[in-house]
Amino acid sequence: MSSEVFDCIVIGAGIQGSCTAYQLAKNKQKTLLLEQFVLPHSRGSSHGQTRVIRKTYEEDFYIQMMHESYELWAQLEREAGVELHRRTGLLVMGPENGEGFSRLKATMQKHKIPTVFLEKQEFSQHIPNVNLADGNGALIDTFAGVLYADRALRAVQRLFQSCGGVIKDGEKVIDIRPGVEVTVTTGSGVYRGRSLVISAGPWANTLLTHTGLQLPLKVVKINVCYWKEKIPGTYSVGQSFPCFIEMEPKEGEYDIYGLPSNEYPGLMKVCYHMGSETEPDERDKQTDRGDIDILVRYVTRCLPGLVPVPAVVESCMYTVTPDHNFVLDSHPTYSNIIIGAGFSGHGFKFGPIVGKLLSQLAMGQVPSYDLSPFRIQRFQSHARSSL
Ligand SMILES: Cc1cc2nc3c(=O)[nH]c(=O)nc-3n(C[C@H](O)[C@H](O)[C@H](O)COP(=O)(O)OP(=O)(O)OC[C@H]3O[C@@H](n4cnc5c(N)ncnc54)[C@H](O)[C@@H]3O)c2cc1C
Ligand SMILES: O=C(O)[C@@H]1CCCCN1
Repeated sequence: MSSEVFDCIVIGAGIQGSCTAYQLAKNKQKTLLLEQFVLPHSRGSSHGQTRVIRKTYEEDFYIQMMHESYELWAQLEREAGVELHRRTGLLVMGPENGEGFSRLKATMQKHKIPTVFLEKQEFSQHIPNVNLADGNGALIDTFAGVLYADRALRAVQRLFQSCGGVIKDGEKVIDIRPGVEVTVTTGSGVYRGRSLVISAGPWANTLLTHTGLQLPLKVVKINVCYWKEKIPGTYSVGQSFPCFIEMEPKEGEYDIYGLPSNEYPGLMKVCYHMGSETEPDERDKQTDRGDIDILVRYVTRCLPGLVPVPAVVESCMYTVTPDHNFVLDSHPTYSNIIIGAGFSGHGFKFGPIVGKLLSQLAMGQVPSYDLSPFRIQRFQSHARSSL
């Protein structure tokens, strides 16, 4: 074991761990970022070229955090000298009188988020090649857009290293020993840190086992589907086609969402916002295609300009909490172990602000937002072991 002691060790170089490590290094903390796979990799939740960025949320706390997150993304773009974001707008469609859509409308108005409300008659003029279901309303968050995910991850990791941060990839953490100094063992080394951040995505519970804690997290495999445009360009960023979310496309179904064709010319990404449960290391053994069946029916019904058979299917994982809100908290027993987990398929856009909050917790500072929606305590009745 080296005699060196880090101020903080961060486990997991996905977007949350990388942003946290960068914030720590910027704050002059001697920081080690450990990653089990050789970087870059596509085995977790942060790979792929694109993610949606939006303020369109039903909850005030997410909107408030997104105000700052947009600013931090812009700052990262300046620091890294690369474009990480493209404004496309986000079209949200949902049952006009349904609870979710009504709440979303009200929150958008309350927070004065620039929003266009589309009447049924004008919908097809603004959004050709999409069929709005009967009884559905539509709105556009005009500031929303696409984040270039892979590029962003690389940029944050580079910035971290340029502040003196150390990344050790291809080093899987196999043991954690809590203490005033936390001891972390990987396949090839033993490290000590005054604090530890666990941001291990789908592997959160595997690592938390070493600390006597289990969270109610469900890991699901998402089939990331790309669909061929019948006429190339119909749904492209070039044609100003927006990202979209269809809320509750059928009763009891999860949202369906899409991003304009961009990374693979002529192919539009359209996915189902849920998948089937999987062990993170066994992702490719999960071959359920129930989500794809739902998507085929949706594309046929609502996106007539796409061939209703996926042309490309990639894989990604969500780590879902019972209320779909994140976990951003200190360990209930060991206050110098910080946990960022359960991003429930919507955490990428929050990366810079999550990084700031987890770094504040790791440095023993008061976090700059009220973290009560994200506390472990809320799971009391779900806990699989004592909290
Ligand atoms: C298909 C899909 C679409 C999405 N769309 C959006 C979107 O449009 N907008 C949005 O905001 N969000 C979206 N998300 C969610 C977002 O991508 C995730 O919330 C985010 O990437 C989670 O990041 P993470 O760092 O927590 O996890 P990960 O990226 O999984 O990172 C965890 C890292 O920890 C490492 N690790 C685990 N165990 C160990 C160990 N023992 N030792 C060392 N390293 C370890 C893993 O290898 C991994 O690299 C989407 C997710 C998916 C899958
Ligand atoms: O986080 C997001 O913005 C998207 C919305 C739709 C579901 C997947 N995630």
